Amino acid sequence: MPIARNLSDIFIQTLEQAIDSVVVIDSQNCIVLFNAAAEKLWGYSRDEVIGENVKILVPLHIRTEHDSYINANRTTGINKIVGTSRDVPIHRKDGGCRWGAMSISKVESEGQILYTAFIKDVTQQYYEKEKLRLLSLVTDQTDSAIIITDGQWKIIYVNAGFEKVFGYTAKEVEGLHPTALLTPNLSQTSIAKVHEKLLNGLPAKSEELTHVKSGERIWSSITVNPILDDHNSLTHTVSILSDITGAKMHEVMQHCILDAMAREEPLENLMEIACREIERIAPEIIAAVLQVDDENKLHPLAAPSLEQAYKNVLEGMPIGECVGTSGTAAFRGETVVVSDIETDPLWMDLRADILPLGIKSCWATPIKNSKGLCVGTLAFYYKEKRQPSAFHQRLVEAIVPLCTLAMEREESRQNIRQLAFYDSLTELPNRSLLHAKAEHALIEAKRSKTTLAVLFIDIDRFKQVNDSLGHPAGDALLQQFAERLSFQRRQTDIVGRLSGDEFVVVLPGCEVSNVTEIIEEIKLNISQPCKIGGSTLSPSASIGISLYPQDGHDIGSLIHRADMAMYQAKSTGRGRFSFFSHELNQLAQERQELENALREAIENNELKLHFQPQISMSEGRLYGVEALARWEHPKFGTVSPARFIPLAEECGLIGVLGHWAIKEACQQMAIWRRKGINIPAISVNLSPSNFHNLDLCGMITQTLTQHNLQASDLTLELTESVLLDTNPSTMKVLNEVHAQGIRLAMDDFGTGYSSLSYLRRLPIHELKLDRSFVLDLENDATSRALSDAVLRIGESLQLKVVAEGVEEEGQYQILKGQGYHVAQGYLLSKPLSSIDLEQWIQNAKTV
Ligand SMILES: Nc1nc2c(ncn2[C@@H]2O[C@@H]3COP(=O)(O)O[C@H]4[C@@H](O)[C@H](n5cnc6c(=O)[nH]c(N)nc65)O[C@@H]4COP(=O)(O)O[C@H]3[C@H]2O)c(=O)[nH]1
Repeated sequence: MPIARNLSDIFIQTLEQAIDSVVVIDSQNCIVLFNAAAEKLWGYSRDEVIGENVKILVPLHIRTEHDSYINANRTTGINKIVGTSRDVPIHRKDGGCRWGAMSISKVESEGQILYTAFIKDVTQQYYEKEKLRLLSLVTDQTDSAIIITDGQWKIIYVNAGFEKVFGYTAKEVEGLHPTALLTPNLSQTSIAKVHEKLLNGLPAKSEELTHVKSGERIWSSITVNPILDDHNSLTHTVSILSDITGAKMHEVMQHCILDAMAREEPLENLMEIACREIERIAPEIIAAVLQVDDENKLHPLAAPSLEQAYKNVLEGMPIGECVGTSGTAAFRGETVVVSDIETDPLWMDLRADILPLGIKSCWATPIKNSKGLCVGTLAFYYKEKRQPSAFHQRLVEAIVPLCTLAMEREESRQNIRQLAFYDSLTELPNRSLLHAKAEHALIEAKRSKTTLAVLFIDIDRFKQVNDSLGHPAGDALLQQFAERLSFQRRQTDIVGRLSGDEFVVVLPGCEVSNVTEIIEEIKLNISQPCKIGGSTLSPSASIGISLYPQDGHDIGSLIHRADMAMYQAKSTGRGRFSFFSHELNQLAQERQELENALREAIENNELKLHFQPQISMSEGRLYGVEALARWEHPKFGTVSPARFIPLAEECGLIGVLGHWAIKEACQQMAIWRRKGINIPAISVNLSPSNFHNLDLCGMITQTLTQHNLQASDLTLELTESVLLDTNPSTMKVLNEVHAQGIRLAMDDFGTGYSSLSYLRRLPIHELKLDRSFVLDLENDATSRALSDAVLRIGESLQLKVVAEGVEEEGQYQILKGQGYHVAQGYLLSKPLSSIDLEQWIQNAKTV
């Protein structure tokens, strides 16, 4: 067909010279015009294509679409050029492929319809677009956000993940700077540092709190990779951002809270750290942690941004329905959201307190312990009417378990503290805590140059209460006593239980002048009658006082000296107090030295027994000997038993000493028996506490057997004080000893308890008249009457009566005249060593 037979020459010329390729086809799809640009694009000469079907230039499917498009357009009206542009593949004659953006126009001229296709070579753009399309195919597979910027940091591409995570469409962000969009709070210095890295071809990695379109924040892990050209100039950046909010929230919160826990910070501090961290991450939140106590009352633990006045309102408020958001959440044990405090009935009672603070909504989550009990709430207050966001929910998810952990840890710490530092019976600080607190008070006294008083308090006759009324009564007395001791004490005073019935009170700032007044007050408090174990008791205590600075500069010495003063007080009677003095200290040191020496003497068998003969007055023959302990010390010289026996009792050596005396006496008796020296019996002194030992009888019988002695060879001397001893073992042991046939003598009769009724109860064989009665026998009728009475008592109970301390012949005669059975005293002989006694016996025989 001739070229453009129906077109005007100008039109044809224009098409021919067009920069873009032009292909004109007729209604039979035959090519009627093929310009120079088209020749270049397809590689065909116009001669090769003119008159050919257009399908040789474009693939079939394109042409079909093309045709349908043309058909569609045919209906839209003649003489109107309606066009569109689409990318089509250009199959070149040489087999190559290029891409053209093709638009088609329909022209109707003189009854003939022609179609003109304008094709722009877009091969390069097409491949670039295609590359991005393929890139999208890959990048859209991931949930991470991917951003590509040009060399000027402007966004040219974002993937579907970006749209999903940050909520912006690609169009919305094109040309924007990612930092300004996502991390508006990032400092210019930080941005500059990142840019510097990238410009140097290095990737930049960070974790940032990023903003999404809705205004929410999420934590993103960001990796930015630079793309450099051949000249090392930055052409693009590729950033990958992943939402790490959950993990990061846990990490950040755990980091700050666990760190603080490791520093042993108190619970209040931990919770304050948590609240501050929440408010740093989400400044729209006012965070608070409230504790729920055992009585279901609220206590604000931490709420750094909440007005104190409102915290005061919450303090001690019982939880319940309609007690704000926290009170209700704790009561229900479930999360409560109030998006409008003004109208919500849960805030009915507290509304007036919170609205003036500008708080309009609140969200509270219960904090439950491992047993499922609500121990607190985490509350988020907002200054606008709103619901918590997903970000806030994630914050709560991260923090609540940490709050639980911190609260449970606090509870166990409290328990451990209670167990480790408090006496479980009285709930007072125990020895260690008492020392620590007292130490602290002393440091403070030193710093402020003030005084301090230490009171060492020991309950009088506590042991008796314990023994006679039983341990539960003893415990009740200790509890009552501790309570009374703490009553009306100042905040700074320290009251603690040292051990048993010993208590210490430390009075910081207390002068000598007012300590007596305080002691009188304490004495009055503790002496009030109380019902314990069915009995009414009026407790009393002995109190020793030491003062800082005069009596010591360390707490150990002050307590020790107060203890010494207490002993001093106790020795003067019940309910007394005594100040520490240096003379007392001197005595105590000597006592300590003596105690050490006695311990050594017993261990090294340095004690000796001397023996004092007892004479049967009617027959004049030896009745027996009393074994008396003797101690000769290189430094202290001869130490009287009157001194070392009470010492042995106080320092717990009396058991060993009694044991030693029995063994020694039996051994000596055995020696005498072997030597044929006739000593009918030996008596050994025992202290009341020796009878606490349930093995005593067994030990004695074993010793007797070991030395081939009879039970009747041994007499045990006990004093009347044994009657004051309420230890349940005492009677048992006495009866056991008696049952074995071992004789018991009541020593120093008439000086102590002197209740005759006990004589019936005790299995006594012998009474020993105290020498104080013997002393004045010759000059004093009363003494004579008393010695006579004692003898009658003894005889009426069928007991042998021994007169002690007979020094004078006159005394001897009076006693003999009264009918006394046995005499013992210097008149007959002083206590003698075993050898001297043998000699004495020998001499007595010969006299
Ligand atoms: N002025 C004077 N004194 C006389 C006379 N005749 C004896 N004495 C002393 O009177 C004390 C009698 O012993 P005691 O009443 O059992 O009193 C004893 C006894 O209770 C206790 N004692 C002595 N040895 C032991 C022992 O091995 N164990 C225990 N538990 N106590 C002992 O120590 C106390 C004192 O013992 P000693 O100093 O040996 O004193 C002895 C003895 O030396 C006298 O005519 N005139």
